[in-house]
Amino acid sequence: MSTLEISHLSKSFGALKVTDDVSLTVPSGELHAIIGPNGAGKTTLISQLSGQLRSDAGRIAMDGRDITGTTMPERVHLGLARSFQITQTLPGFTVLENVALAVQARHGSSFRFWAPVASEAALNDAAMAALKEAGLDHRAEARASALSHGEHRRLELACALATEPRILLLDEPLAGVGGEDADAFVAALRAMKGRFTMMLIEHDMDAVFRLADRVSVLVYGRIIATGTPDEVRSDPAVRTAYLGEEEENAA
Ligand SMILES: Nc1ncnc2c1ncn2[C@@H]1O[C@H](COP(=O)(O)OP(=O)(O)OP(=O)(O)O)[C@@H](O)[C@H]1O
Repeated sequence: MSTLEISHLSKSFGALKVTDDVSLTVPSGELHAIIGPNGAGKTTLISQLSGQLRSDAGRIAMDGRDITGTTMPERVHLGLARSFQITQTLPGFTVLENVALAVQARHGSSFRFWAPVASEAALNDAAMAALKEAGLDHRAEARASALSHGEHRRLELACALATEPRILLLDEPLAGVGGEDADAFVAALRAMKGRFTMMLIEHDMDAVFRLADRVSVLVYGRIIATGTPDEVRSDPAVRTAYLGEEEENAA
């Protein structure tokens, strides 16, 4: 697990300032949710953290180590993994094979030192462990193309887990996932709490308030509040800028 420190991070697209002087420290092991209206800059912030987008200003550090200038593969290697937007699963491969490939990618050539049979067994064991954690081990032999949308999301989660993250960035894991699948997903995330640091972007407020240790509210690229779910829910500025509107829409 690692501490994630974000200091004065900004990103503009042309004249549009999408993230604006964002500072936030996520302590080791915390599940921190970022909520905010559409277009607030949540995905952009996650892309800056994962290294897919270069920041215009600011600093990102893991356990005090400055990683601002590192590439996305370097960050993955350091244990900063992102799930749900860049994960590419292979539809013709089985669920287990997909995760085994992610395990292999994480360990690079180190598996080559093993005898081929032992190497395959070790890969499969590591892949099964990740699948179990994501609640998908019962589908290990299914082709990825045969999975439901919710199961597919759990496969992507298992692939992210296979990279042995110290910090996991989750970008709208519940988008398009409903009913029992959503419940299974929330249960899988809850079971992982405390094993590594997590930053979660999610529109499902029920899931956010059930899972998060702390929540930050992003509006027009700026954090307007950070606190426990109860603190954030009762913050007048948050209700005005965001939650009041959400609850009215839901009513
Ligand atoms: N590559 C890009 N080029 C230009 N504008 C962009 C780009 N990426 C995002 N934007 C703009 O930046 C703003 C913030 O987008 P972003 O996707 O980060 O918001 P978000 O909070 O994740 O929204 P949502 O909740 O709808 O997913 C939007 O106005 C969007 O149109």
